[in-house]
Amino acid sequence: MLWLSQSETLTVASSFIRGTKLWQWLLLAGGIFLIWTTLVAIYDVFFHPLAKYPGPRLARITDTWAAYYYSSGKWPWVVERTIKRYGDIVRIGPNSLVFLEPQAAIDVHCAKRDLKDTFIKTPLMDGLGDEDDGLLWERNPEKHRAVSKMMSPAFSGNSLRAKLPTLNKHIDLMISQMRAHGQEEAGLDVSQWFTWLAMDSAVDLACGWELHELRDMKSHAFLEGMDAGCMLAIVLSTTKIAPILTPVVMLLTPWRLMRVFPQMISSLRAMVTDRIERRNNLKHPDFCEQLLPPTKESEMKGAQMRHIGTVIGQLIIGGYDTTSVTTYMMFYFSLRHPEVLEELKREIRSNFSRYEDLTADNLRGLPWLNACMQETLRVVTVATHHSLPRISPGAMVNGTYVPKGVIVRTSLFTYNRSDRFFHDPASFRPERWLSPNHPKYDSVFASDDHRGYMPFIMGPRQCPGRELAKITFRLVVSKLLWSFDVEQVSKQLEFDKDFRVYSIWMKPELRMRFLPVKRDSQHGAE
Ligand code: HEM
Repeated sequence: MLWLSQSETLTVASSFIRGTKLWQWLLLAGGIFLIWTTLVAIYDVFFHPLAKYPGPRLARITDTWAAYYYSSGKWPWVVERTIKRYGDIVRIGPNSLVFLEPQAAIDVHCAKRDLKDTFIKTPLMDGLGDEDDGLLWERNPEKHRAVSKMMSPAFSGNSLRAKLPTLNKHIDLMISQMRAHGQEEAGLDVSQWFTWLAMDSAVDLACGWELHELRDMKSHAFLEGMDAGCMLAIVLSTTKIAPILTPVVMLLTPWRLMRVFPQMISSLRAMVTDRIERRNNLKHPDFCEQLLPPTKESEMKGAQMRHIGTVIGQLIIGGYDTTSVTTYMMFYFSLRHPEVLEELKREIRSNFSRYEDLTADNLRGLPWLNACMQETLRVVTVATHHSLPRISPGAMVNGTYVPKGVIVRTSLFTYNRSDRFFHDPASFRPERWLSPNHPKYDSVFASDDHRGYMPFIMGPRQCPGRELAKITFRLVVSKLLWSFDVEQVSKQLEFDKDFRVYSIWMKPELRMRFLPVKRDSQHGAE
């Protein structure tokens, strides 16, 4: 009889274990790993529900393809190249698809009647908040809806109007600093100045703190911490996309980021605590007002404080990079197209003879200024460059059924730059956004397909700061061009070659001179 008793089996097993050398164990583990990965790869290529979709070979069997490019700073361009090569629906990970058609973006992002049909966010950012997902990173649709509803009055027309003096205070300070320092030969690096403006005003509008970067003409430690947080977001996302890369990514991550980020979280907590203590003694309205419960600070729980801190941090992150990049990119493109800049100056200066008249209300209707903003948001896809990954609830996307759990992306970057949807997409042509009664209207753009043009996306995750962002853009650009003639003094940059984007855009040095416009004294601030 071949059967062994229990004690005999144990004896055989233990003598096998004792008799096996370390190298034999390693060989065995390697063999099992190889067989396992081969089986998984065969399944991914031939039997996976996404097997029918084309895509890069490596991407079909491993997420390291996506993780590598995601962390390379060139992700939007890589996705664009991949779509051009493989078609409108591409498999860019074993369980991940990217779509080009605008209808896909509409299907994925629009509000659903039933919350369970929502395409929820992926957990890429889990772990970045202060033990709370706040608003931007909240994945649970019900919790998200509650926070979003609570915050929405802070972005109403009246509420924004009340915040305008604070915003203008920072813009005016930048203008006066540029008047004092912007005429020198070396010019000023606007990548820095626009970031200081955006960060100073974002923090002040969020919770009434003054960083004074514009006044002191140097970056505050808080800005360094925010930038570190944005870089850590990429590190974290990369390890979530492909956990196998974690050791390599951790080794390559500069320790400075790990040090600076927690310091920024502590500063954020301090700001919130200070703001709560000042609740009856505010200098101006801010976003924090909307988040504070009626309870006294001493009665507020730690979780409540952390939630407020996270949402405040997200309002700052959501606002500072996006608005500074939009203004920076508008100048970057229009300096390359002097006719665009000339028309902007003409429109602003001919409509306003006094600086004080450059107000949010008066600027709203300037067609060329608005067209420049829309065109900047088209060519750059400021905040949607990561292709907005979402998890399918099991639903139709552009007429194709996408099984539950599949990660769906919509590449608005590729869409915005595709000649299928836009005439002459590579050029910066604000004309495309004008109405037919404008003298600069050009009918060659009449067939542009705007369905997928959604710089602030749409649906429940639509950007709550969009009106503030537009107001800021109009005020900054018009106040600058009303006050100065500008010229670029740094080297020419190529958008596709010199720009990179991680979770925020890296803005290369762009030095400009600001030469005050001469006016006779009864006209305006000069
Ligand atoms: C040109 C400027 C801006 C652009 C292009 C922009 C774009 C976007 C986009 C595309 C999203 C959706 C992101 C996603 O779902 O993954 C978003 C969300 C968000 N934005 Fe903006 N944004 C801008 C300015 C601002 C400003 C000024 C603020 C704050 C005052 C802000 C706060 C937020 C917040 C809190 C969210 C998360 C909303 C949610 O998940 O419900 N944004 N933004």
